[in-house]
Amino acid sequence: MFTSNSDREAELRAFDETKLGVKGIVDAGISTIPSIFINPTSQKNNAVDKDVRFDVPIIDLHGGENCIDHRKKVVEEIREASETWGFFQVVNHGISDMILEEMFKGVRGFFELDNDVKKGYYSRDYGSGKFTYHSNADLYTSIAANWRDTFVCMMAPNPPSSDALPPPCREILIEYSKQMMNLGKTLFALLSEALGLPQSHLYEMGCLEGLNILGHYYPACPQPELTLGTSKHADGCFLTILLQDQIGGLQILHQNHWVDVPYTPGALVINVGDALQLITNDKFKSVEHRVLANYKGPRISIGSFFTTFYQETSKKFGPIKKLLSDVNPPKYREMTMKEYGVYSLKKGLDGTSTLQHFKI
Ligand SMILES: O=C(O)CCC(=O)C(=O)O
Ligand SMILES: [Fe+2]
Repeated sequence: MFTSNSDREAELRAFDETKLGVKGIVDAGISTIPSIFINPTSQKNNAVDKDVRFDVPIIDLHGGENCIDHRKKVVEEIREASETWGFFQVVNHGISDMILEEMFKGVRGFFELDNDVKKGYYSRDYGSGKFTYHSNADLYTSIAANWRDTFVCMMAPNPPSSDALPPPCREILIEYSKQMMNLGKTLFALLSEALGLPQSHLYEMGCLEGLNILGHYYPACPQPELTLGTSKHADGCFLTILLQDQIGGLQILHQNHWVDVPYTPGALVINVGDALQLITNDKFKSVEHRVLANYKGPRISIGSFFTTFYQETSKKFGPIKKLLSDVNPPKYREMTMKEYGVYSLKKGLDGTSTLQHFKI
């Protein structure tokens, strides 16, 4: 371990300055992980309890659009899952396997670009909305660095021009974003109904205005039990749609147990974010989750986060008035998404709740 904070700071800086992320360390050939990645909350100390069996719900969206009885069933399943789990998987969501495959290929293609080209995209200025890549957004604020590299790109409301996107994922990122927007509209309509509100309610509030896409690349790790791919956190957005590959490793904290979200071919993982928990006044749950590191890799995942533009300061979000009553008074103060983002980044992935900061 480190002898002093300044040693740690120097190691973090040296790692950052390579601009080659975790993949760069692995490519250099290592058999033990650098100490900046050693995480006291790693799997070693927080394993899955094999005696407890929970299954994250899988919801079949097929036909939900046209058949009234099926739609009612889907709305009910989504309500139940959002209240008790905060997570569910969807199948028959209308996005073809070919698009999902192309997206994996495009993300992998970016991270496996020549080092000199890839370095050109490296930046710690991820609030700009441009396509940028880094290893860990909170490298200097977290207790330990995560074993992964990530790109981030704000694809709505103001997507970058196509030539600002890297060639390996240029076309697919644009196509995938369109598909995410369509699926997002379907999901927010179902979620609105599940809250007993008109179908267009969450859309009209602006929950789908911004789409931020993160591509994650988790290299194979020689000591996976000592670190994490992604530390425990809850998402800040309204809703996340996640595509994960067959390596798996995503776990959610359910009733105080770490539960696997297993890879399900063709499925997308949906989860409630902090902003949706806030506007539903705790009816829907934003649940903490993490990703384990693995001897196998690379693992690829793609997160699509529905939010507002980063710099959005004019729109305030608070608990939806129609959901409140004498027995259900507001539990949160109003906030802007920028306020949330700034506080969350300053705090880092330290295992504590960002949402708590906005409680009345
Ligand atoms: O890679 C994953 O499976 C999840 C990543 C994640 O939780 C996130 O990007 O917020
Ligand atoms: Fe997440």
